[in-house]
Amino acid sequence: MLASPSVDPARLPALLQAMPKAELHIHIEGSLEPELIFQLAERNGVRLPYASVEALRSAYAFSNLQSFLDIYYAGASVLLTEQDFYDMARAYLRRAVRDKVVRAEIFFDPQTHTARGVSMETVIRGLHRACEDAQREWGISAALILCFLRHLSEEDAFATLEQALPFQGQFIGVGLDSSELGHPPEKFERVFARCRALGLHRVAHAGEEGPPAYIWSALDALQVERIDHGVQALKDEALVARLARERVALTVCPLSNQKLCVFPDLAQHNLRALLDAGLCATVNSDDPAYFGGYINDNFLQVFAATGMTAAHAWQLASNSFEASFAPEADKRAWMARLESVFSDYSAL
Ligand code: HPA
Ligand SMILES: [Zn+2]
Repeated sequence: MLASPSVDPARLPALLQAMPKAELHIHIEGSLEPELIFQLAERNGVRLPYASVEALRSAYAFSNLQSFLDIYYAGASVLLTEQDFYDMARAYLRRAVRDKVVRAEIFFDPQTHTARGVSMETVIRGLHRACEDAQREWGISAALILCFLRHLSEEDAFATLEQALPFQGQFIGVGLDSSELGHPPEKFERVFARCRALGLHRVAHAGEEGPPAYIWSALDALQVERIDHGVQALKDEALVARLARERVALTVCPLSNQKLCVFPDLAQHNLRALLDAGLCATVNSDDPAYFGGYINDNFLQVFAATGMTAAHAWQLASNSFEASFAPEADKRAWMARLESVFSDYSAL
């Protein structure tokens, strides 16, 4: 295995774009581009509080997570029919294929839609059909993860889970997202225990803006298999040791962290330090339509800003396969493709 490939640094950007990778932290509602928001608003007769695509895009200036979430939920209000959910997911998957994503584990926020009277069936059927068609037409493996909104109650999460159970074969796990501060993971301990009993995979956003204590409780109270973001882990040595020992993956999103002011700029992002500490970190886009880039933009920009190397690229791609919930046989096939791309780019 090419653990430490030697690649001409001038070829690193092309390699980052060409290498196969898994995307494990993408909110499908965050892939809704302003152009599609306006198209769907027109199709559905929804009035938007913005005059144009440009006016909407110019409102994308955020100071923290909550300032983003307010506009993100407003954008999602144009989604009404199964076809809307299908079109949104198909657009993301088409774009992901271009970035050499071979596996996408896609978050969706059903409560954002059911609260507006859209049925769970409409949401899941549209998204799942897009995943199936993308797999058949483009060869990308795609699966859905249902996220509970943590600013709502655990009772609401239980009701959401009940509504989703008739479609259990169409999503592989559950997550926890939305406003982190003031909504610690343990608020959802019982509903995650039920999900575990149902055989669902479990992930949670923790340590994006919140403290390391939230990462501990995601692990202990929710028994999650991955931490979404988790960049605050480096503040706690014992936590880093545990994450490294247990190979708990962190789904890191550099452009998101920059746009939501988690780090003052990309040069100060701690991705490289997370890898150097032996953590199973990965690179992802989070909400690409809002944060200025899809997964390859995240790779290109964070590598340029922090001076990471081809060895880091190899580690990040291989971590993404290791951390995915895909069948082991698929992971082996993607690792073989990774090796072959790296040998094409390696200096002779
Ligand atoms: O980065 C995020 N954090 C929390 N909730 C979210 N919902 C979409 N993106 C995010
Ligand atoms: Zn996220």
